[in-house]
Amino acid sequence: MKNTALTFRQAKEKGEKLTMLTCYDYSTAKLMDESGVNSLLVGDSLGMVMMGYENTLAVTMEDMIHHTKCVSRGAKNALVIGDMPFLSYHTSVYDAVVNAGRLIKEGGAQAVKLEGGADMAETVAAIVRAQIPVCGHIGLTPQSINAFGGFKVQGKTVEAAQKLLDDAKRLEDAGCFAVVLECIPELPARQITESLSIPTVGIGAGKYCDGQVLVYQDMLGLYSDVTPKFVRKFADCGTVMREAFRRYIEAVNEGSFPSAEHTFRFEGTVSARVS
Ligand SMILES: Nc1nc(=O)c2c([nH]1)NC[C@@H]1CN(c3ccc(C(=O)N[C@@H](CCC(=O)O)C(=O)O)cc3)CN21
Ligand SMILES: CC(C)C(=O)C(=O)O
Ligand SMILES: [Mg+2]
Repeated sequence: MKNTALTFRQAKEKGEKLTMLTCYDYSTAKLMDESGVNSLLVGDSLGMVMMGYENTLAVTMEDMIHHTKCVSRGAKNALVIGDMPFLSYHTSVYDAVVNAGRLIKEGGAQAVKLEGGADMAETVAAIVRAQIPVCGHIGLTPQSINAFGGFKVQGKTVEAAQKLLDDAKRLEDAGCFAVVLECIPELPARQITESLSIPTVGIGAGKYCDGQVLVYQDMLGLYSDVTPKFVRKFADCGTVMREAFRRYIEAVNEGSFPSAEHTFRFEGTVSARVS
Protein backbone atom coordinates (compact mmCIF):
# COMPACT_ATOMS: atom_id res chain seq x y z
CA MET A 1 0.00 0.00 0.00
CA LYS A 2 1.17 3.54 -0.78
CA ASN A 3 2.82 5.26 2.18
CA THR A 4 1.53 8.78 2.77
CA ALA A 5 2.19 11.65 5.15
CA LEU A 6 -0.78 10.29 7.11
CA THR A 7 0.68 6.77 7.44
CA PHE A 8 3.83 8.40 8.82
CA ARG A 9 1.84 9.98 11.65
CA GLN A 10 -0.03 6.71 12.26
CA ALA A 11 3.20 4.70 12.43
CA LYS A 12 4.30 6.77 15.40
CA GLU A 13 0.95 6.26 17.16
CA LYS A 14 1.35 2.49 16.68
CA GLY A 15 4.98 2.58 17.80
CA GLU A 16 6.19 1.27 14.43
CA LYS A 17 9.61 2.30 13.09
CA LEU A 18 9.83 4.22 9.83
CA THR A 19 12.49 3.65 7.20
CA MET A 20 13.71 6.17 4.66
CA LEU A 21 16.52 6.03 2.13
CA THR A 22 17.76 8.67 -0.24
CA CYS A 23 17.20 7.86 -3.90
CA TYR A 24 17.97 9.66 -7.13
CA ASP A 25 17.09 7.37 -10.03
CA TYR A 26 14.41 5.01 -11.42
CA SER A 27 16.20 1.64 -11.21
CA THR A 28 17.29 2.17 -7.61
CA ALA A 29 13.81 3.46 -6.71
CA LYS A 30 12.30 0.19 -7.98
CA LEU A 31 14.76 -1.91 -5.97
CA MET A 32 14.13 0.09 -2.81
CA ASP A 33 10.36 0.10 -3.32
CA GLU A 34 10.37 -3.68 -3.78
CA SER A 35 12.31 -4.10 -0.54
CA GLY A 36 9.52 -2.28 1.32
CA VAL A 37 11.15 0.94 2.52
CA ASN A 38 8.52 3.45 3.71
CA SER A 39 9.95 6.50 2.00
CA LEU A 40 12.37 7.64 -0.70
CA LEU A 41 13.99 11.02 -0.14
CA VAL A 42 15.27 12.70 -3.27
CA GLY A 43 17.88 14.52 -1.22
CA ASP A 44 19.87 17.55 -2.29
CA SER A 45 22.77 15.32 -1.20
CA LEU A 46 22.55 14.32 -4.87
CA GLY A 47 24.83 17.31 -5.46
CA MET A 48 27.55 15.38 -3.63
CA VAL A 49 26.89 11.71 -4.45
CA MET A 50 25.54 12.12 -8.00
CA MET A 51 27.23 15.33 -9.18
CA GLY A 52 30.50 15.39 -7.25
CA TYR A 53 30.14 18.80 -5.57
CA GLU A 54 31.83 19.29 -2.19
CA ASN A 55 28.56 20.35 -0.55
CA THR A 56 24.89 20.77 -1.42
CA LEU A 57 24.78 24.54 -2.07
CA ALA A 58 25.03 24.48 -5.89
CA VAL A 59 22.06 22.15 -6.39
CA THR A 60 19.25 23.77 -8.42
CA MET A 61 15.48 23.29 -8.67
CA GLU A 62 16.06 21.83 -12.17
CA ASP A 63 18.47 19.21 -10.69
CA MET A 64 15.90 18.32 -8.02
CA ILE A 65 12.96 18.12 -10.43
CA HIS A 66 14.95 15.94 -12.85
CA HIS A 67 15.86 13.38 -10.19
CA THR A 68 12.47 13.53 -8.48
CA LYS A 69 10.81 12.59 -11.81
CA CYS A 70 13.12 9.57 -12.10
CA VAL A 71 12.39 8.37 -8.56
CA SER A 72 8.62 8.96 -8.74
CA ARG A 73 8.32 6.65 -11.74
CA GLY A 74 9.92 3.81 -9.78
CA ALA A 75 8.16 4.24 -6.43
CA LYS A 76 4.89 2.32 -6.24
CA ASN A 77 4.47 2.12 -2.46
CA ALA A 78 7.14 4.35 -0.97
CA LEU A 79 6.36 7.98 -0.13
CA VAL A 80 8.48 10.19 -2.39
CA ILE A 81 9.81 13.32 -0.68
CA GLY A 82 11.52 16.02 -2.72
CA ASP A 83 14.22 18.01 -0.90
CA MET A 84 14.06 21.78 -1.45
CA PRO A 85 17.50 23.01 -2.57
CA PHE A 86 19.41 25.99 -1.17
CA LEU A 87 17.75 29.34 -1.98
CA SER A 88 14.56 27.79 -3.35
CA TYR A 89 12.64 28.74 -0.17
CA HIS A 90 14.76 31.39 1.58
CA THR A 91 13.98 34.38 -0.66
CA SER A 92 10.26 34.63 0.11
CA VAL A 93 7.28 32.59 1.24
CA TYR A 94 5.92 33.00 -2.30
CA ASP A 95 9.04 31.45 -3.85
CA ALA A 96 8.87 28.62 -1.33
CA VAL A 97 5.27 27.70 -2.23
CA VAL A 98 5.98 27.93 -5.97
CA ASN A 99 9.10 25.75 -5.71
CA ALA A 100 7.49 23.22 -3.37
CA GLY A 101 4.64 23.02 -5.88
CA ARG A 102 7.08 22.32 -8.73
CA LEU A 103 8.48 19.27 -6.90
CA ILE A 104 4.91 17.96 -6.66
CA LYS A 105 3.54 19.02 -10.09
CA GLU A 106 6.63 18.42 -12.22
CA GLY A 107 8.62 16.00 -10.08
CA GLY A 108 5.74 13.79 -8.99
CA ALA A 109 6.71 13.85 -5.30
CA GLN A 110 4.05 13.46 -2.61
CA ALA A 111 5.81 15.68 -0.05
CA VAL A 112 8.70 18.12 0.29
CA LYS A 113 11.43 18.64 2.89
CA LEU A 114 13.17 21.85 3.86
CA GLU A 115 15.87 22.79 6.37
CA GLY A 116 15.29 25.09 9.32
CA GLY A 117 13.35 25.49 12.57
CA ALA A 118 11.40 28.41 14.01
CA ASP A 119 12.81 30.67 11.27
CA MET A 120 11.03 28.53 8.65
CA ALA A 121 7.74 28.01 10.54
CA GLU A 122 5.88 30.64 8.50
CA THR A 123 7.22 29.15 5.25
CA VAL A 124 6.21 25.63 6.29
CA ALA A 125 2.70 26.82 7.20
CA ALA A 126 2.26 28.47 3.78
CA ILE A 127 3.33 25.29 1.92
CA VAL A 128 1.03 23.19 4.11
CA ARG A 129 -1.81 25.63 3.30
CA ALA A 130 -1.19 24.74 -0.35
CA GLN A 131 -2.00 21.13 0.65
CA ILE A 132 1.62 19.99 0.29
CA PRO A 133 2.88 17.79 3.15
CA VAL A 134 6.15 19.15 4.58
CA CYS A 135 8.92 17.30 6.39
CA GLY A 136 11.12 19.50 8.59
CA HIS A 137 14.88 19.10 9.04
CA ILE A 138 16.89 20.43 12.00
CA GLY A 139 20.28 19.81 13.62
CA LEU A 140 23.08 19.64 11.06
CA THR A 141 21.35 21.39 8.18
CA PRO A 142 23.92 21.04 5.36
CA GLN A 143 22.69 24.16 3.55
CA SER A 144 23.98 26.12 6.59
CA ILE A 145 27.55 24.87 6.04
CA ASN A 146 28.98 28.39 5.71
CA ALA A 147 27.14 29.54 8.85
CA PHE A 148 28.19 26.43 10.83
CA GLY A 149 31.78 26.39 9.50
CA GLY A 150 31.54 22.76 8.38
CA PHE A 151 29.48 19.58 8.73
CA LYS A 152 29.43 19.62 12.55
CA VAL A 153 27.34 17.86 15.18
CA GLN A 154 24.66 20.21 16.57
CA GLY A 155 22.82 20.39 19.91
CA LYS A 156 25.80 19.43 22.08
CA THR A 157 25.11 21.97 24.86
CA VAL A 158 21.99 22.33 27.00
CA GLU A 159 21.23 25.68 25.34
CA ALA A 160 21.67 24.29 21.82
CA ALA A 161 19.56 21.23 22.67
CA GLN A 162 16.80 23.48 24.08
CA LYS A 163 16.83 25.52 20.85
CA LEU A 164 16.46 22.30 18.81
CA LEU A 165 13.47 21.21 20.92
CA ASP A 166 11.85 24.64 20.48
CA ASP A 167 12.50 24.46 16.73
CA ALA A 168 10.99 20.97 16.52
CA LYS A 169 7.84 22.10 18.34
CA ARG A 170 7.47 25.13 16.06
CA LEU A 171 7.73 22.84 13.03
CA GLU A 172 5.07 20.52 14.44
CA ASP A 173 2.81 23.52 15.14
CA ALA A 174 3.42 24.82 11.61
CA GLY A 175 2.02 21.54 10.26
CA CYS A 176 5.01 19.32 9.43
CA PHE A 177 4.11 15.61 9.17
CA ALA A 178 7.62 14.54 10.24
CA VAL A 179 10.99 16.05 11.07
CA VAL A 180 14.49 14.89 10.21
CA LEU A 181 17.02 15.14 13.05
CA GLU A 182 20.54 15.19 11.61
CA CYS A 183 23.76 14.79 13.59
CA ILE A 184 22.64 15.47 17.14
CA PRO A 185 23.43 13.51 20.31
CA GLU A 186 21.12 10.73 21.47
CA LEU A 187 19.67 12.53 24.49
CA PRO A 188 18.26 15.63 22.78
CA ALA A 189 17.06 13.44 19.88
CA ARG A 190 15.20 11.24 22.38
CA GLN A 191 13.67 14.21 24.19
CA ILE A 192 12.53 15.77 20.92
CA THR A 193 11.05 12.43 19.79
CA GLU A 194 9.15 12.04 23.07
CA SER A 195 7.91 15.65 23.00
CA LEU A 196 6.42 15.54 19.49
CA SER A 197 3.34 13.77 18.20
CA ILE A 198 4.80 13.72 14.65
CA PRO A 199 7.58 11.20 13.92
CA THR A 200 11.27 12.06 14.01
CA VAL A 201 13.53 10.53 11.37
CA GLY A 202 17.14 10.39 12.49
CA ILE A 203 20.43 10.45 10.63
CA GLY A 204 23.24 10.44 13.16
CA ALA A 205 20.68 11.10 15.92
CA GLY A 206 20.69 7.76 17.75
CA LYS A 207 18.24 4.92 18.22
CA TYR A 208 15.32 6.70 19.91
CA CYS A 209 14.10 8.45 16.77
CA ASP A 210 10.85 7.11 15.28
CA GLY A 211 12.60 6.35 12.01
CA GLN A 212 15.99 6.37 10.32
CA VAL A 213 17.33 7.69 7.04
CA LEU A 214 20.68 7.11 5.30
CA VAL A 215 22.21 8.25 2.04
CA TYR A 216 22.13 5.04 0.00
CA GLN A 217 25.61 5.40 -1.50
CA ASP A 218 26.93 5.55 2.08
CA MET A 219 25.13 2.40 3.26
CA LEU A 220 26.19 0.51 0.11
CA GLY A 221 29.82 1.59 0.22
CA LEU A 222 29.57 3.53 -3.06
CA TYR A 223 30.82 6.91 -1.85
CA SER A 224 33.75 7.83 0.36
CA ASP A 225 34.43 11.56 -0.11
CA VAL A 226 32.80 12.18 3.26
CA THR A 227 32.44 9.33 5.76
CA PRO A 228 30.22 10.41 8.66
CA LYS A 229 30.50 8.41 11.89
CA PHE A 230 26.79 7.48 11.76
CA VAL A 231 27.07 5.43 8.55
CA ARG A 232 26.88 1.63 8.64
CA LYS A 233 27.94 -0.13 5.44
CA PHE A 234 25.16 -2.68 4.92
CA ALA A 235 26.98 -3.96 1.83
CA ASP A 236 30.26 -3.28 0.07
CA CYS A 237 28.83 -2.65 -3.39
CA GLY A 238 31.82 -0.49 -4.30
CA THR A 239 34.09 -3.54 -4.21
CA VAL A 240 31.49 -5.66 -6.06
CA MET A 241 31.19 -3.02 -8.82
CA ARG A 242 34.94 -2.40 -9.20
CA GLU A 243 35.50 -6.16 -9.50
CA ALA A 244 32.72 -6.52 -12.12
CA PHE A 245 34.14 -3.63 -14.18
CA ARG A 246 37.60 -5.23 -13.99
CA ARG A 247 36.26 -8.63 -15.13
CA TYR A 248 34.45 -6.97 -18.06
CA ILE A 249 37.61 -5.19 -19.21
CA GLU A 250 39.60 -8.41 -18.90
CA ALA A 251 36.97 -10.42 -20.85
CA VAL A 252 36.89 -7.90 -23.70
CA ASN A 253 40.67 -7.70 -23.85
CA GLU A 254 41.13 -11.49 -23.94
CA GLY A 255 38.20 -11.97 -26.40
CA SER A 256 35.98 -14.12 -24.14
CA PHE A 257 33.25 -11.47 -24.30
CA PRO A 258 31.04 -11.33 -26.29
CA SER A 259 30.66 -15.09 -26.69
CA ALA A 260 28.16 -16.96 -28.95
CA GLU A 261 25.27 -16.64 -26.49
CA HIS A 262 25.54 -12.85 -26.61
CA THR A 263 25.86 -12.68 -30.41
CA PHE A 264 23.07 -12.47 -33.04
CA ARG A 265 22.76 -15.21 -35.69
CA PHE A 266 23.18 -14.32 -39.38
CA GLU A 267 20.50 -15.97 -41.58
CA GLY A 268 22.36 -15.94 -44.92
CA THR A 269 25.08 -18.45 -45.87
CA VAL A 270 28.55 -17.85 -44.63
CA SER A 271 29.76 -17.57 -48.25
CA ALA A 272 27.14 -14.86 -49.03
CA ARG A 273 29.24 -12.13 -47.53
CA VAL A 274 28.19 -8.54 -47.85
CA SER A 275 30.48 -6.54 -50.07
N1 LIG B 1 27.12 11.04 1.14
C1 LIG B 1 26.51 11.86 1.97
N2 LIG B 1 26.07 11.39 3.16
C2 LIG B 1 25.44 12.20 4.04
O1 LIG B 1 25.04 11.72 5.12
C3 LIG B 1 25.24 13.56 3.67
C4 LIG B 1 25.71 14.00 2.41
N3 LIG B 1 26.33 13.16 1.60
N4 LIG B 1 25.53 15.28 2.01
C5 LIG B 1 24.70 16.15 2.77
C6 LIG B 1 24.85 15.90 4.21
C7 LIG B 1 26.21 16.22 4.75
N5 LIG B 1 26.33 15.27 5.83
C8 LIG B 1 27.43 15.09 6.65
C9 LIG B 1 28.72 15.18 6.14
C10 LIG B 1 29.80 14.99 6.96
C11 LIG B 1 29.63 14.73 8.31
C12 LIG B 1 30.81 14.53 9.18
O2 LIG B 1 31.88 14.28 8.71
N6 LIG B 1 30.62 14.63 10.50
C13 LIG B 1 31.65 14.35 11.49
C14 LIG B 1 31.28 15.05 12.78
C15 LIG B 1 32.10 16.27 13.04
C16 LIG B 1 31.84 16.75 14.47
O3 LIG B 1 32.25 16.02 15.41
O4 LIG B 1 31.25 17.80 14.66
C17 LIG B 1 31.68 12.84 11.78
O5 LIG B 1 32.70 12.37 12.29
O6 LIG B 1 30.66 12.17 11.54
C18 LIG B 1 28.33 14.63 8.82
C19 LIG B 1 27.24 14.81 7.99
C20 LIG B 1 25.16 14.45 5.91
N7 LIG B 1 24.65 14.48 4.55
C1 LIG C 1 20.61 13.37 4.57
C2 LIG C 1 19.19 13.70 4.21
C3 LIG C 1 18.34 13.93 5.41
C4 LIG C 1 19.15 14.86 3.25
O1 LIG C 1 18.68 15.94 3.53
C5 LIG C 1 19.71 14.65 1.92
O2 LIG C 1 20.02 13.50 1.55
O3 LIG C 1 19.85 15.65 1.19
MG1 LIG D 1 19.14 17.45 2.07
